[in-house]
Amino acid sequence: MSSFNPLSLRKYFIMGSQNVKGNPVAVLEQAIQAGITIFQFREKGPGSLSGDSKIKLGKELRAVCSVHQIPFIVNDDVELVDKLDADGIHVGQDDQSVKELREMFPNKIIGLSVSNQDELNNSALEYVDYIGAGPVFLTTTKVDAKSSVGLDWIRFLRAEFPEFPIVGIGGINTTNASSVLKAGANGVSFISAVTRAEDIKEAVSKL
Ligand SMILES: Cc1ncc(COP(=O)(O)OP(=O)(O)O)c(N)n1
Ligand SMILES: Cc1ncsc1CCOP(=O)(O)O
Ligand SMILES: [Mg+2]
Repeated sequence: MSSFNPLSLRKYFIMGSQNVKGNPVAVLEQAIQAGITIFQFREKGPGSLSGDSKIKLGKELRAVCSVHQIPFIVNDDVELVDKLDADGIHVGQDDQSVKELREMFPNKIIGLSVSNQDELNNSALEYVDYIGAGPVFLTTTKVDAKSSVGLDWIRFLRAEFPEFPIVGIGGINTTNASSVLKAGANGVSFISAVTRAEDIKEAVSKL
């Protein structure tokens, strides 16, 4: 297992170029200044980059995280882990298996999405550092998002796994973030709460 610190889940910012109108590097820099604790590079969905442009942007974002000592996680793309010297990878139930990933990356952070009881039954949590639980609330950011599972899913996971690191995801914003923490999550992850914020500093501090 990696030497993962669950405190780093507290403010988990996720972004790809498709989520922002301006320069993603500038958005990440502002989010880091404002207090995010971990970052996931999720270049995916309509308008996202691929190939060399994706790698180029990933390297730029990785460099920003390195300077500020913010853990840098890649979404889905196993080949990017070594190319970007990422600290870890986040995968869903239909992505590469966490057992294989743990064999490939014994010391990296591995996150797994778990959205319901069936997925939990199929999840080899012994290979995983943290669970991404959700969508907690309605989200329009991920086109193929599952239906929202509510705070009860967080409460259930916390009761089942008193010590396991859990981060909520999906529709989390400055108004509802505290309810996710109260339900038992170690932290909240968010895209639009920051990428669509008028004031990134204010948004991150409220989150
Ligand atoms: C922290 C976190 N939790 C959940 C997800 C969703 O992962 P996945 O289900 O694989 O969906 P995509 O993000 O790949 O579309 C996540 N990315 N991060
Ligand atoms: C990647 C992902 N996985 C489940 S919901 C979601 C999108 C989260 O985006 P937002 O924070 O804007 O709802
Ligand atoms: Mg995925």
